[in-house]
Order: sequence, then structure tokens, then C-alpha cells
Amino acid sequence: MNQSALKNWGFPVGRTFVAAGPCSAETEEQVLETARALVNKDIGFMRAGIWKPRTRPGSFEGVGLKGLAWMDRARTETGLKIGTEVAEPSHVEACLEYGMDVLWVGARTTTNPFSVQAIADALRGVDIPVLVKNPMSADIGLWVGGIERLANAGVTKLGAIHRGVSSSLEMRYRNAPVWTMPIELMRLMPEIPLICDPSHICGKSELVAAIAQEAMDLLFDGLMVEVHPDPSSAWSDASQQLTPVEFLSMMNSLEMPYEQSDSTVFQNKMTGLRNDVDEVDSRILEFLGRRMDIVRDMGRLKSEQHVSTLQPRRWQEILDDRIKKGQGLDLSESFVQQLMQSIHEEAIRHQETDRIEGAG
Ligand SMILES: C=C(O[C@@H]1C=C(C(=O)O)C=C[C@H]1O)C(=O)O
Repeated sequence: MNQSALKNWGFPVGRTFVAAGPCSAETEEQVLETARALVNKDIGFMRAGIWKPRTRPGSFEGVGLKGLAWMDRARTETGLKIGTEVAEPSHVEACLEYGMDVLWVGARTTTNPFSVQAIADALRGVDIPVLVKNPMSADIGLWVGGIERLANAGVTKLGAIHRGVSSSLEMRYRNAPVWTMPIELMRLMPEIPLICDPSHICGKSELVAAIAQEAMDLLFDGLMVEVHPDPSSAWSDASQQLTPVEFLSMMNSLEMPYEQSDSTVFQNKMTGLRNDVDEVDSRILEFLGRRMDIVRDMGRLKSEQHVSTLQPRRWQEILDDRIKKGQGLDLSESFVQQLMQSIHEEAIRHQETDRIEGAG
């Protein structure tokens, strides 16, 4: 949690920090209409995409420079701060000419250290807030590295935006939420304010409120939400944008939890439950240690008989059986699968280590 940093950067912060605005600037009227709908609503800044990195050519790629002039007009008229995504040094230069209040580096750009470095170099000596979206894949090193490149170039007002991760397996969301990634960023860089972009995670407007709430429950410092005066006619990302009315109603119904409570009853109950969890975790680890002892015995037997470490049929049986058992315990299939895969990998490591040592 680092909302004080956002306040120090000069952004209005209401109950939580929030950036809102259309996916793309489309027309001057659309930009102004959005700004008018957002004014005096505790908005940190109005967002709008000016250059849109699209997966395939031929789709709408942003209005370019004239969009910056529209945003500048919207700022003059409403007093809202304005921000957009930059993907190359020429974008940075144009944004600085228009005095944009905040910039962010998009997910595709964060994926490429050369691009981030070029943007960082273009930002040398500039003191505006810069936010870095997580890369397309679940590679936290690229995210941290992007933030570090900007910091090394002298950018001091740094933040991060979590927009989920591209996944061919994900069906419900456009980008898998993979909360472990922002939680790890919070641990590694606690001084960096962290904002969630539920619009890009969800891809569908009806899912946005639940993900925004989850972000609040996970102590994100704020949200970046796509809001369009008429989402169905939007030139990009039509299905994930909220109307201003939907956006405001979502903001009003968001619950903002605290990290702690002063209630001693709460604290005592939590301490008791946490002790129980500590006890269970110790037993899980003891059992895992025992499992690995057995696995190593098997490894020695296999080694003597020149039998392979990997036993695909046995592994398939184990997976099917544990997933089924997990269902009876209200453990999701994907959790049990990931857990067993980790255990299997550790088992293979034990058997292989013994094999190599035995051979040596
Ligand atoms: C332990 C064994 O070796 C490997 C590890 C397994 C496990 O951890 O359960 C299962 C099958 C093998 O791929 C075994 O052959 O049973």
C-alpha cells in the first residue's frame, strides 16, 4: 500500500486512486464528453490511448498527435490530469510537448528491454510520474527490470500497473489475473505504488467490478479503468469498457478494506487461527520430507535396474487420483495439478541428484 506516494505526485486520491477514460481517443467530442462525465469524481487522471499497439495490422492504431491536443483541451476545460501510453521515444517527446501529467509503458513494451531503455533515455531529466505495466507473460523479472531502467534514468515517481497475463489456457478472462505476480512485486518493491487494470484482465465489462474488488482486497493502491461514453461504438476494446454511469456505480459499491484492525477480539481470534495454520504447514512439510525419502529409495532401486526416472503411466495415475481426491476436499483441479507438478518435479530432482552422485 503506497497511496501517500500517489498523493505526493499531485494526483487527487479519493477513497482509492483511480485513473479512468477510454481505451482510445477517437474524436475530440468523445474525449471531451468523457472528461465532462469524470470531472469532480475523485479521478487521479483521465487516460486515453493515442498510439495503440495492436496484435495484427489493419485494426485501428490510434489517432496519433491530434489526440494529445484533444486531451490537452479536456484538461483545460475540466482541470483533470491526463495520461497516455508511450511505446517509443518519439511518443515521449510528443507527450512532453503537450505537458502530459503522467505516462505509462504498455505490456508489449515492457516485454522488450531495448524499448524500455529507449523510453527511459528519452525521459532523462523529466520529473513526471511514469507507470510500468506488467509484461505480457508472467515474467516478473521484466517488470522489475523495466521499473529499474526508469529509476536508473532518474525517474523518481514510479508506479506499476497489473493488467494480467496473456494465456492460451484462460477462458474466463482476456488476461489471466495471476495475482501471485503483483503480490511478489509488492514484496520486492514495497515502495512502488501498485494499480490494477481490471479492464484488460477481464476483457468483458460485466466482470470488471469483481476484479476491481479483488484488487482492493489484495491491497492494490488504485485502479485504471476503461470508461467510454458509448462502449458499444468504441473503436477499440468495445466489450471491456464501462459507461460513465456503470463506472461511478462500481466505484460507489467498492469496499475498501484496511490492512489491520484495532479490535482485540479480532486480533486474538486471528492469532489462534494463524497458530493452527503454522501447525498444519509444519505437518505438510514434514510429510513432504517423508515423501521425498520414499522417492529416493525408489530412485536407488531404479538406478540399480537401469530403469528410467520418469514413469509416465504412474505419474498420470497419481495426477488423476489426487485431482479426484482434491475435489472431495474442495480443492480446485488447477491447484491440485500445480501442487502435484511441483512435488513431482522435486521428486525427479531428488532421484536425479542421487543418480548423478551414485554415478560419480
Ligand atoms: C517416484 C517415482 O518416480 C517419479 C516420481 C513420481 C512421484 O513423485 O510420485 C512418480 C513417477 C515418476 O515419474 C515413481 O516411479 O514412482
